[in-house]
Parts: sequence; structure tokens; C-alpha cells
Amino acid sequence: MDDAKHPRLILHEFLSLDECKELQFIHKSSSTVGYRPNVFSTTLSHLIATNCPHFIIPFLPIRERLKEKVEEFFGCEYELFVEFTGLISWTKGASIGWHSDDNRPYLKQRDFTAVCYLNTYAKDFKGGLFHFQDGEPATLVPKAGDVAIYTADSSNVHSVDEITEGERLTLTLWFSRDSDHDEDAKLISILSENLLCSSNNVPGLKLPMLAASNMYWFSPHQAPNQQSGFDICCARIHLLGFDIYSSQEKSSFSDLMILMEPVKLAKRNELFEHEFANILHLLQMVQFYCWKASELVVSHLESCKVIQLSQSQREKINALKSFVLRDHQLVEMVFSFVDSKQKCQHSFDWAKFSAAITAWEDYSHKLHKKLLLSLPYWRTEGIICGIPFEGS
Ligand SMILES: O=C(O)CCC(=O)C(=O)O
Ligand SMILES: [Fe+2]
Repeated sequence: MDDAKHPRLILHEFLSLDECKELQFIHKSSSTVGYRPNVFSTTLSHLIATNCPHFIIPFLPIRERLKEKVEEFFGCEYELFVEFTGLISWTKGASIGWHSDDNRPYLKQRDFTAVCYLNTYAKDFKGGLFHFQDGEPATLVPKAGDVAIYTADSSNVHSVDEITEGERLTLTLWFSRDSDHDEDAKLISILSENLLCSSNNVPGLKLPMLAASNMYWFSPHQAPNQQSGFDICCARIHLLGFDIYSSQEKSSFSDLMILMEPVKLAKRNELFEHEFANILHLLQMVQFYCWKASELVVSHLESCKVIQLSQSQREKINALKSFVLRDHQLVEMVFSFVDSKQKCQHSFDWAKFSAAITAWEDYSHKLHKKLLLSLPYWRTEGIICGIPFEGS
């Protein structure tokens, strides 16, 4: 494995399954269109832009452990900067041919790559095997928790087979020796602008906000005029077996701005009488429920008013659905298999969903508090890192 001609390191179970699941939750609540067709991504700056900067916190211990590993293995302690951190998922049709990660003039600053697999070949997706052109190991079979670390230059030319089913998810980092490409400096600067504005500087509840009305639209051609395609948030909610209800007039179901307005959740013929701030807020709750369902404890304090859907409410649900998921075939094509196998595994009940709302508030609140405590330290040190907190 430590062939000097092909410097690379493969680590098994480097991430715990809990870490993988938390990052999966963040990606499935926040992902936006990626850099190529059938690719979705969640960058740290996107998390800040959607009013979820606190979601940066769970990345920190992993990022630090990875950087230490890379510096130790390649003998460059204290020399590296993180150039990019992102969650990247590939769905059916995505692949990449032989390449090295620094193979464009604007990518020359990349010295090392770390790819962490957050889900597992054959279980969560098919296709998507990783190959090195030369040297050993020749092929990597992605498994949740494993990590591949390699130099970004031509000594590690690699490719990824086309995904044929499901959604293949990774946490990908690039490291650079060049401080001009330090991701932390840029992130600290936008975080400071964002959080020092007084209304965000209180440890209150962070509600996600859409960064732009059309940024979640997925089109096969990435065309700005959205003739065919679907809204990613709505697609993920529907794929998990839920419906979206908006009390707005049906005539407003022709403008994506509707997704920035309050919405409610429905399932089968029931409507949950709780209003969510916007579609991202609703998606985050649904994903949180699916992540935590097995550990949620229902207390009697949880209110969960549920009503039967009327005919006109059902019609509104269908009208909104046909607008936001315009190209149904494309939704099924892109998320095939995810649909049948990745539905919430647990039997559904609204009381548990109400418990998830309380647990989600608590989770978000804790992360936000940590973020507010950390930022002054990050600003002084010029680096984004975990700092120990009392009781954490
Ligand atoms: O996800 C992987 O296994 C590698 C992806 C890759 O080669 C890249 O993004 O450059
Ligand atoms: Fe690559």
C-alpha cells in the first residue's frame, strides 16, 4: 500500500457509523446541485448561506483527524491547509474517468485528497467502484467509515465507475500547502459577517433559509430555464413517503418562491397541524426524524394535532406536487432504489414525529451555542477547529 511511486493510504473504519449518519443527515437536508449532472453537493459555505452555519460543528473532529493523518503519512506536519471540505453524492448516471485531482490549471494548489465513504456499495448504491490506474490497491469498494488518502498529482490517476442505482455519498477534502487557498480564512470571514450581525448572535433557534429561490432545482442539463427537472428538497420529502401542503392559493403554485413560504406535512390522508417556516425547514425535520426515529422517546407533553385531509386539501397537495416535481420520470431515474430501500425504516407515527421536532430543536440549539462559543477563538487563531467545552 505504501508503494513510493503511488503514495496512498487506505484506512478502514476511520469514521464511526454515527459520524457517517450525522453527515448523511446534513447532506440530505441541505444538498444542492453539484458541479456535474447527477451530482449533489453540500459545501460549508452553502451551510452558512442557508442559515445553518452550526452544521459545520459535526465536521470539525473529522476534519482535524484527517489533516493529522495526511500530515503524518506524507511527513508535512503543520504545513497543510484545508482547501475544500464538502459532502458529495452521486446518483444514477454519474461517473468520472481517469484523472488526477490537480489536473486543471485552477486546481494546481491541491496537494492531497481524502475521500471518506459515508455509505456502502451494494447496500446503499450499485456501481461506483473506485479504481487507481496503477499500483495497489487497484480497486476500492466503498464502505461507510473507510477513507482513501492519496496525492492529488499524476502518481494517483483514478476513476469512479458509473452509479447504476442509489445515491453514493462521500465527505471529500482537498489539502494544500498554499495558504492562499486556505478554506478556513474565507469561512471565518463569512461566518464573522454573518454571526456578528446582532440578530444572529443570540443562542436562539436557527431556522434554515433558502439561499436563492431556484438553487435547489435539479435539471438534467443544469439549464437555468427550468422546463424539466424537479426541486431537490421536495423530491427528497416525497421519496421518504411524505406530502407537502401549502395553504396558499393554487394560482401561486407556479412560482418557486412558494417554497420560501410556510408549509405543512401530510402523510397518507392525514395533515399534521404544525407549520414549518419553509421547505428546507420541513426537509430538515423529515430527515432528522428518519435519522433519529429509533431513539426518540414520546412524552405526553408532545402535542400532535393531526386532521383528516379534505378533498380540497388533497387537490392542493397534488397541484403543488405536479409543479415542484414536474419531471417525475427524472426524479425516479435519479433517485432509483433510494426510493424503495431508503424509506424511513421505522413504523411511522405522528407522536414520534412531534418528539422529533423537540429533539431537533435541542440538537440545533446545542450546535448553534457551540458555534457562537467557538467563533471568537477561530477568529483569533485563523483556523476552524473543535474547542473543548464544559460538559461536551
Ligand atoms: O468519490 C470518489 O471515490 C472519488 C471522487 C473523485 O475522484 C473526485 O471527486 O475527484
Ligand atoms: Fe478525483
